[in-house]
Amino acid sequence: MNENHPSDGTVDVDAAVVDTADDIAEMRIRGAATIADAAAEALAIQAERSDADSPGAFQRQLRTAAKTLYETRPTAVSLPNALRYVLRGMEGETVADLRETTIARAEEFRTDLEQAQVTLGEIGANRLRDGDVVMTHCHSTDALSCIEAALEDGKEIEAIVKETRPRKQGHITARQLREWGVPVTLVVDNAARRYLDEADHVLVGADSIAADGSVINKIGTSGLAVNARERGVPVMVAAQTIKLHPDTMTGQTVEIEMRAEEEVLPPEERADIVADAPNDDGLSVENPAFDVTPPRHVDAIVTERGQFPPESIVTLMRELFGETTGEPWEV
Ligand SMILES: O=P(O)(O)OC[C@H]1O[C@H](OP(=O)(O)O)[C@H](O)[C@@H]1O
Repeated sequence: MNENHPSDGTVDVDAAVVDTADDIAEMRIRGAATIADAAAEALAIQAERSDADSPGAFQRQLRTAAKTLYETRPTAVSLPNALRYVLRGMEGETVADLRETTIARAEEFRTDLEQAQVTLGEIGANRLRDGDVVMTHCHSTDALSCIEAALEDGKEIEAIVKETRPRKQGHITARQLREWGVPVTLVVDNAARRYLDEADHVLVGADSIAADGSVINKIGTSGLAVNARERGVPVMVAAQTIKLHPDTMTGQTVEIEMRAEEEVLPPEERADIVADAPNDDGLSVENPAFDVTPPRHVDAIVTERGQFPPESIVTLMRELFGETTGEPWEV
């Protein structure tokens, strides 16, 4: 039997679930779609390895596993959407049936997620013309899918890649684009406005999309979008429907994750600033991971269901989610 870890003091979850939760929290697994995929995989592993001796015990284990995964990072709604989707497929009167349906549902989710990204890319590629220059922010697999599809269509695309402090995820984007042979100009975030004059599009992903069409994405997206609007550069958001945040239909706001000071200011650099007073607590650092771009600064949200003006995204949300909200383990 596999090693188990008590998650809430009463129900054990598999070590693989705890590992995945740690990887998400520490951003070894990151990016909204990748997080959703890993969470679904972890639930399947939990189902596969469960030692539950009754249907009730199995369901409690799966719900505890979902809660463990949910409590890692708060902003990307793809995580609770994935957990809810998988748990809704957990059906049957016996442990064997529950196991089988949960694993099948997780596999279906992961296949659909991959296909949605491909379809989204094909739709997004229609916005990109041969010879266009795209400015990117952070690293988004949904955004890159649009560029990949444009390249497959035979279009030549160039990219201006923002570094994206503090974690420099722009480097991941640059690496992927260079693998595809795309000419890349890497710039620090502060240079973005200067280089917008050379861009035909701003192309970003999303961690969550609110019902009013606001886009919650990596910190710096909103400033980029404001500058792009001022320069007349269209802003395109590539976001699978798994990024639509159902709770915002009933007025909830999206929690913005605040991350550790050390990502911005390593201890040795802090020591330099407060060299004369090592115990100085008058220096504080804020490190929000995301910001909110209002719909008026976004031209199009591209999903696998088509392209939407941000103000109309709520119609798609109602169709996909109805009015259902609540915690993913309370399915
Ligand atoms: O789902 P895909 O398009 O890959 O990524 C969507 C978004 O997830 C990332 O968040 P983080 O790096 O996990 O904080 C970035 O903000 C990126 O735009």
